[in-house]
Amino acid sequence: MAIIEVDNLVKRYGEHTAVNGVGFAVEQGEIFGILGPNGAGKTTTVECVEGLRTPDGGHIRVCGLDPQRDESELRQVLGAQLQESDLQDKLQVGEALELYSSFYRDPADWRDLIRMLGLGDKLGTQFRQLSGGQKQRLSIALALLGNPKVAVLDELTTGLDPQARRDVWDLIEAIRDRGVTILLVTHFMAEAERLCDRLAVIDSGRVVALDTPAGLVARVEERQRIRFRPSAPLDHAVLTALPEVDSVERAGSQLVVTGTGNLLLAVTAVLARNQIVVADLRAEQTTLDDAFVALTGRPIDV
Ligand SMILES: Nc1ncnc2c1ncn2[C@@H]1O[C@H](COP(=O)(O)OP(=O)(O)OP(=O)(O)O)[C@@H](O)[C@H]1O
Repeated sequence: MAIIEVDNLVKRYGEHTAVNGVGFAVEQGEIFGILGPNGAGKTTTVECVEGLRTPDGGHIRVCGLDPQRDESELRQVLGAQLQESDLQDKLQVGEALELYSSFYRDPADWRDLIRMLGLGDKLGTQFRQLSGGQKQRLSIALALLGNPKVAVLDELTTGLDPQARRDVWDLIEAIRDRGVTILLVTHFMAEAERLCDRLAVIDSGRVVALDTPAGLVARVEERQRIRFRPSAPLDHAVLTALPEVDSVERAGSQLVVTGTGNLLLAVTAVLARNQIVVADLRAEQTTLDDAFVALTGRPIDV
């Protein structure tokens, strides 16, 4: 049975429909990603799941609870990250954990949690003195204090350096391994690819695809990309005239050709006919980035 069910969710801000019929179901034990560009409606969607916003339409259940009707019960099963502004600068890590533990009927052992999160030696440190990565880890600890069945984590590696980001990823996997189902909002492809069992790709308030990362890539896999350096200037029309070629782009001294079918053979044959020698020829694999572009028509970071 799904632990989170979202069906035909609609949320408007005035005239603007931020979420327009979003639906997905998260199975117990999954890391389920919500991926999409800025303004796609990801945060609004998860805030409705957390009961922080009132939907204008649709149906949500978390562990069988209605986030609007069963708000206090929901707090006991769903862990949400606090915003930075929710924590006072001068509050010490240990004090914050003690305070927030008191809100739960059956809190986790926060000393155990904080050791797992690598903040065991920071109990006396004020919130404002923590690094970005340490603040993120504390906010994850606070989300897990109530021993939740579901944790909602929103853009939690934004602003972290690559090493801190990888540490947080390891941590999320460890949390999943403890049996917590995770709803993860992200706009990082690498994060989605590494962590998520399944993903809903959201664009302009709608789910445009829902699949495993590999499944999303497979949808566009027939699209290929080759990259090479031609020995002489080349009229792109020579390549775009080929039925196998979809696009030709220049990247410095290289050309990047995307297309379908036997692209490599078609391109190398036409180059040979034009007495052009190619260097540094590479055929590249489809990535989740390519899948995103194919699904939404634009790169995620635009
Ligand atoms: N409180 C609000 N009042 C009015 N409009 C809002 C409000 N919150 C969000 N919006 C708008 O709704 C749309 C969706 O916002 P939302 O924050 O859900 O997107 P997002 O996918 O999480 O984006 P980001 O990655 O930038 O956080 C955006 O156009 C945003 O400007």
